[in-house]
Amino acid sequence: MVGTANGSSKRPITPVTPRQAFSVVNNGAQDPGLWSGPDSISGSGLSGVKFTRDEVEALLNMKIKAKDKFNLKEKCDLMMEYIKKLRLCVKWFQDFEGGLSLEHEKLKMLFEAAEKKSNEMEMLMNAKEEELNVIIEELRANYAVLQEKFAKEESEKLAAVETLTMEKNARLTAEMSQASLTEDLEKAQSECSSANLKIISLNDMYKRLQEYNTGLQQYNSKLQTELNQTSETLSKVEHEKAALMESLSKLKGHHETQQAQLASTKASLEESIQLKEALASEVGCLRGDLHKVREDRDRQLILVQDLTAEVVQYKECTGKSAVQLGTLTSRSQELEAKCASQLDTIKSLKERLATAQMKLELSDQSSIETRAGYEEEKKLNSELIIRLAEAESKVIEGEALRKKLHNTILELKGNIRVFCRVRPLLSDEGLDETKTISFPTTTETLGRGIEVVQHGQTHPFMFDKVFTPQTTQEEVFEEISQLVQSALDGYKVCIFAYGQTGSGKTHTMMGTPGSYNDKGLIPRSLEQIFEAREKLKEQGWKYEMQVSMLEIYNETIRDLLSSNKSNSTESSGNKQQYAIKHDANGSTHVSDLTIVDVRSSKEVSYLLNRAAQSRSVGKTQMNEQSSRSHFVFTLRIFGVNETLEQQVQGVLNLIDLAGSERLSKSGSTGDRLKETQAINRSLSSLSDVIFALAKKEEHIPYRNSKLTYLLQVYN
Ligand SMILES: Nc1ncnc2c1ncn2[C@@H]1O[C@H](COP(=O)(O)OP(=O)(O)OP(=O)(O)O)[C@@H](O)[C@H]1O
Repeated sequence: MVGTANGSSKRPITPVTPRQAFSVVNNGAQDPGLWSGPDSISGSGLSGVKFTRDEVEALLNMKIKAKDKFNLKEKCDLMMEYIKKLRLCVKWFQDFEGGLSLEHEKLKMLFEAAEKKSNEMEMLMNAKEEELNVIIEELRANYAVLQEKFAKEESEKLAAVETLTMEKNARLTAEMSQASLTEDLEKAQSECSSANLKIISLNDMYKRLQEYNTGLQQYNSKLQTELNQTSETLSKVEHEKAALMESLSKLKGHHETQQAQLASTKASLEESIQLKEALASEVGCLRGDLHKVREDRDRQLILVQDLTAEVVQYKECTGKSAVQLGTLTSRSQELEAKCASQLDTIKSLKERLATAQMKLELSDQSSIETRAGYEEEKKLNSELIIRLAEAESKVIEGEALRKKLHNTILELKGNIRVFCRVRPLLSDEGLDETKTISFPTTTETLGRGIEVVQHGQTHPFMFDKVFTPQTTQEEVFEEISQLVQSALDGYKVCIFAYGQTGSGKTHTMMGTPGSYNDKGLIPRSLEQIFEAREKLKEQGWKYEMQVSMLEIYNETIRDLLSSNKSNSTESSGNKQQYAIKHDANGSTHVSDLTIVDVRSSKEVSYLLNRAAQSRSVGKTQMNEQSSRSHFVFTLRIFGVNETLEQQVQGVLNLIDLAGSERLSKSGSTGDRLKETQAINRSLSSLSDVIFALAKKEEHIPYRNSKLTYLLQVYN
């Protein structure tokens, strides 16, 4: 039995069965609760015996006490027991030590491997360090650049702070002006509320218009079929007219040759008459000569007879001297010779007379023939004149029919038509037009529809015709050239270019100066009018043309052809200047406006240039951009046909409207705000008038703006 050192408790020391390992021996390198020493004690016969620390300590501290102090045997046995246990323990320690040295070897190897690994790691770390050093260098360089930037930013910041203070000041002044603007705003708000009311009524009107529009579309399709029929008739009439014109020109040619023949026949007749008269006078002379010669001969014969009688008397009488006789004989011979020569003369004169008479007869005959030919020609000529008159009246009838059909077609197409022209993107515009605008190709919309994409939404629009960015100036003019022809036929035509600033109004109306292909509608219209005037001259039409050009800026008229540069109702201070007046015939006049008579398109081009210069002068005086005013070009056409006793009065108005802008978008203030408001008001009045005309309303609000009042005649 073994007791505890203090002997307080007694516990038998028995060989220990395998159990939880000794925790302290490995000095905490392992789990302190576990002993990983040798599993068995070889040769002890107690293999697998393990000691805990407490047990070892208890074993070492154990004091052997025998019950009987003097029982040495018991003591010896206990000692033996104790020694046995100690041996077991020593053996266990030895085994444990061997295990430990094995472990030590293993650990040494592990340590070497770990050292090797750590060396490699160190090398790697060195390499990494070098890399990091490079990165650090770079970072340092970056840091320097950043510092530089920072300094720059700092200075910029200072400048920005300065600007900010300036802006603050500006803001203060803006706030002051805002106060005054607030007043304006209140006024505008009251206007806005009335405008809202107007919008409501407009919306109402819009709905009604839509209904009206569907009705119109149905009516339009009906008209379209009628139009096609009328177009066919027109083309037939055109053909007939062309054939008539051809036969007319042939007849004219024939008539001219006949006239030439007649003239030559007349000339030859006159020549024959003159010849006849000359011959007659020659015959008269010859007859006179013959008569004289005969009288002379008779006198000579009487003289010869007298002389012969005298000679006989002398012979019979006593006979006078031979000399006297000789003289008498010679005289008698002389007289006989003279007589014979006179007989010869008489003979030749007779011959000449006979030939003259023959000639006279021949001339009489040819004169009779010529007269007959002349009469025939005259007859033919009068027939031709009748046919010509018939053909001309047919041409005139054809022309009247053409006019009627042409204007019926235009009326069928609609008295008010709206075309849309999309201009190409300019070089400095970075948009992709195919993404914002497309041209639908369904049967209904082809050539008439357009779709605009805004904020992802597609808005479709329909017009009478849509011109794509590729459409040329010539193609646009082709579409409106018929309207220009109507002005020559005595109609009142008005063509507006409407759109926002920069949308291409001036390009369409005026074109590029000096470029043949880029000529706009105004120069092309004038060329067509002057060409047509030349053609109509052949039908007896005489035309007179008058041109005037004005601009309306802030409801003020400016004469663009006036030699007085500062001309306007405002600047002149005279309210009567440039007052719009309508006379009883429905014509419009503007008092004191310069009106110029023109005879060729060149003259009009010159005037257009003058007007352009006047506009640029006005640009600096009144508005910065010409697009802030409406430009009105007016051509008055007076046509007279005396043969037909007809006259026409047409007007062609070509208008480049001021650019339309939204107040909210324009961001205008002060004068520019007033200007934009004036433009918007007049454009809205124009649309009111057009709507009222389209709806055939009784009251058309022409008086709401200068522009509509100026164009009032077009109802
Ligand atoms: N169909 C087109 N083809 C080529 N260029 C065009 C076309 N339409 C317009 N442009 C160009 O676009 C620009 C603006 O056109 P324009 O001056 O005619 O616009 P606008 O509507 O009259 O402007 P504003 O209202 O300011 O007077 C010009 O440089 C013009 O040459």
